[in-house]
Amino acid sequence: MTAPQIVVMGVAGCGKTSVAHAISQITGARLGEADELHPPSNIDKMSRGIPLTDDDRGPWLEDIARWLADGAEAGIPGVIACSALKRRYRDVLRSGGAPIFFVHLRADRNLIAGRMNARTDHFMPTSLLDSQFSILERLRPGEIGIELEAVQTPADLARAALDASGLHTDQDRPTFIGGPA
Ligand SMILES: Nc1ncnc2c1ncn2[C@@H]1O[C@H](COP(=O)(O)OP(=O)(O)OP(=O)(O)O)[C@@H](O)[C@H]1O
Ligand SMILES: O=C(O)[C@H](O)[C@@H](O)[C@H](O)[C@H](O)CO
Repeated sequence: MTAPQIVVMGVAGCGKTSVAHAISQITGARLGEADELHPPSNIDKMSRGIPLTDDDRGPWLEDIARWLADGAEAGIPGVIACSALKRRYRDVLRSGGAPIFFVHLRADRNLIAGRMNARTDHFMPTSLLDSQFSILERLRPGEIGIELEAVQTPADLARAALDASGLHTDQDRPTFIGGPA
């Protein structure tokens, strides 16, 4: 059985982790955090206020594609928070063969900057936000997913994402049923 996978995407601080966590809470899906798959050199670079390059992101994206494909093949539904800023990055994620539904959280730059400035426990400096927006490519026709304005609560955004995905949860059995596989 191929299990559906959700990637919650968008620029730093848009709420990916919060919404992915809420989707996992609702569905019981395996929760992933792409920031934990970055090599230390990438975290170090971002911590010093230097944007990652395509080359920096290459092996990291391959690892995330494997995480998604492994879950799909093992029949384990999953949801992972991953910036996935460019179309070609999403192509790498899809290349593992997992059926992926992307949830792009969009919000005004100032709203996100405010949220980033308010958190004190994260490596990512707000100074990198403009570089994130500058390379961001929205989902294009043919890419399976949805854009959501990231202004509701994470729980409401999670429910909206699940409604849009066609993935449902069985109240008695908290796993995905149905979906775009
Ligand atoms: N829908 C929301 N409404 C209000 N605050 C939110 C919402 N989503 C996230 N936040 C807050 O904004 C901050 C950033 O959220 P979060 O860490 O989930 O974003 P992220 O996209 O995963 O960030 P990063 O990519 O930098 O790890 C956190 O302090 C979080 O509590
Ligand atoms: O592709 C990237 O530049 C990175 O994944 C960043 O987006 C951060 O890791 C993340 O958003 C944490 O703030």
